[in-house]
Amino acid sequence: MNGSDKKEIRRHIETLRAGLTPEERASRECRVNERLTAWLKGQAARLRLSPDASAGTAPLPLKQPQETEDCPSHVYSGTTWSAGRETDGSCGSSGLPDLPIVLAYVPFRTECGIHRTIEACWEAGIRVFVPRSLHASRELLFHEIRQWKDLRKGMHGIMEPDPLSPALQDPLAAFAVLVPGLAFDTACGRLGYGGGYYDRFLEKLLQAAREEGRNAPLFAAAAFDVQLVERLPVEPHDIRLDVLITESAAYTRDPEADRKRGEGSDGAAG
Ligand SMILES: Nc1nc2c(c(=O)[nH]1)N(C=O)[C@@H](CNc1ccc(C(=O)N[C@@H](CCC(=O)O)C(=O)O)cc1)CN2
Ligand SMILES: Nc1ncnc2c1ncn2[C@@H]1O[C@H](COP(=O)(O)OP(=O)(O)OP(=O)(O)O)[C@@H](O)[C@H]1O
Repeated sequence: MNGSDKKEIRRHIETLRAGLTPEERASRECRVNERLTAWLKGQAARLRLSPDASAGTAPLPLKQPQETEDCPSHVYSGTTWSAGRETDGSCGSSGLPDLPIVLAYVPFRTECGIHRTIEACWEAGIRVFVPRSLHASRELLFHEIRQWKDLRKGMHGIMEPDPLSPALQDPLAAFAVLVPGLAFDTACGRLGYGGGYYDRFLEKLLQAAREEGRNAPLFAAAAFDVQLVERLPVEPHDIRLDVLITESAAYTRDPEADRKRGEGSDGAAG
């Protein structure tokens, strides 16, 4: 495997993803968001039921692939964040420290929109943090957003949180990280845009969890079926997801298969 394999896959998948018609995209996004929201709420409920049970343990069973359901018309179906309704900031977080936290991202280019999921989190009292990229060090800092107005345009045209708002000091406090990506495989392998931002960030989280004897958050991705490839080339630094949710299925990582591939149980691929 070499870097050009990854580049070729990125080009191929970007073309496929951009080839979805607006109608296909809207209905698929709707189904992805329904599944992703249900999954997040299930994980958050599990934490609430058992406050001592940290994230990072085996995920609850996921819904099986379902037949296509029509999206209710009131559900967000646009492809740009600004088309979404703005909240008044009063729902969701009230600043209470014990509200569940999810690390999300603001979709860009032709990524599958997760705006409806973010809004559902606000409505359910799940705090949402999104990344700001530090380009020199290729690090990510996460800041809370409570409404779409909290965002401004950053590098690569990605909407980012206000750098003057406080960054999350303890990312291990999150119960889940929603990880963006370009291509995926059914073994929960993931390929991003080539910056290594998320691989570095997730590795740091896993390392901190090991050192502090805490559980790491669950790593989840949302994508369209067309972003799936047979098998991604993996390098030692590539971190596997715990779950991948598409419009027609949910794939969970199989620790036994990881063991046979010679990988550890903490998500690192090899
Ligand atoms: N929505 C979203 N936000 C995100 C990410 C993401 O993948 N999706 N990131 C995930 O990391 C970070 C931003 N990382 C990025 C890394 C590279 C490029 C980019 O445009 N790369 C060039 C190729 C560069 C190269 O090949 O060296 C390109 O694609 O043309 C964009 C964003 C943080 N925020
Ligand atoms: N944990 C890490 N520590 C140091 N360098 C890393 C780490 N993870 C990735 N890198 C470096 O980052 C670069 C990009 O890696 P890769 O192509 O796997 O990124 P990606 O998965 O597409 O990007 P991203 O994680 O931002 O979505 C590579 O040069 C890789 O060596």
